[in-house]
Amino acid sequence: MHAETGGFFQVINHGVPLEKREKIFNASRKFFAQPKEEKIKIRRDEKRVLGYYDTEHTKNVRDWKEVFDFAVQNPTIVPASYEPEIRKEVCEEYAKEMEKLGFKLLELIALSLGLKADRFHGFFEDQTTFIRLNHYPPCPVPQLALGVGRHKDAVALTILAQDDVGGLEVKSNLMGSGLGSPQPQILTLLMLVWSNDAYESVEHRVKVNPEKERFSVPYFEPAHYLGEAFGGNSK
Ligand SMILES: O=C(O)CCC(=O)C(=O)O
Ligand SMILES: [Fe+2]
Repeated sequence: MHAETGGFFQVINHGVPLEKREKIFNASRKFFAQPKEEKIKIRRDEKRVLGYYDTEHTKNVRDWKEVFDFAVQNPTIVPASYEPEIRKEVCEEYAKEMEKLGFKLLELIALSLGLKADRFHGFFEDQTTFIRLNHYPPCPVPQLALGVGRHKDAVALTILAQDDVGGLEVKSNLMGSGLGSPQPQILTLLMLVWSNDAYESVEHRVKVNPEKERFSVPYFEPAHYLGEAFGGNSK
């Protein structure tokens, strides 16, 4: 890993079994294929901060997608009635793999910054890590909409799995000065809000597709106190 990449990496040899990825993508397909009346039974509201919603906005523009969020620590949001669409074990298994990988990546990031491998241990014991199932339906007016408008993720680390439809564009030095599209089927790492500027949170957006629906599964790892690991200089 190198600082010049600006906080965006493609992670190969990540050790996440393909089967576990397939299971979470299949669960996502089944869940979103249900009628809206079913999905909104677990809609996000004031009381339920995780769950289903289809009204996400980026910079006041409605995104062309629907999502389902669940917590990594305890994905109890998946109610029994949602089996077999989204089984709790499938969520748990995938979450475990992401936690393991996130931990490994943080060690590598620490080493690459000249810090001890375990420097970030202890900054990620938070309960707020979550996984999002994204579904982008085909869009008949692709020139007028975006799946997600350009933004930076407000977390320390995002590990993204996507299907092979494509549409994600990342602004990164790796891609030249413009926007580039990471290869689907390879886990993509978008990071890092805090690291004394060595790795910067990268801007990205998702284009819609006129014919094909698209699925992606980001794992979001916040780290509220990570700034302290660098001497309190967070931003
Ligand atoms: O679907 C994608 O590839 C990226 C989604 C994204 O940027 C997000 O959920 O924050
Ligand atoms: Fe994002």
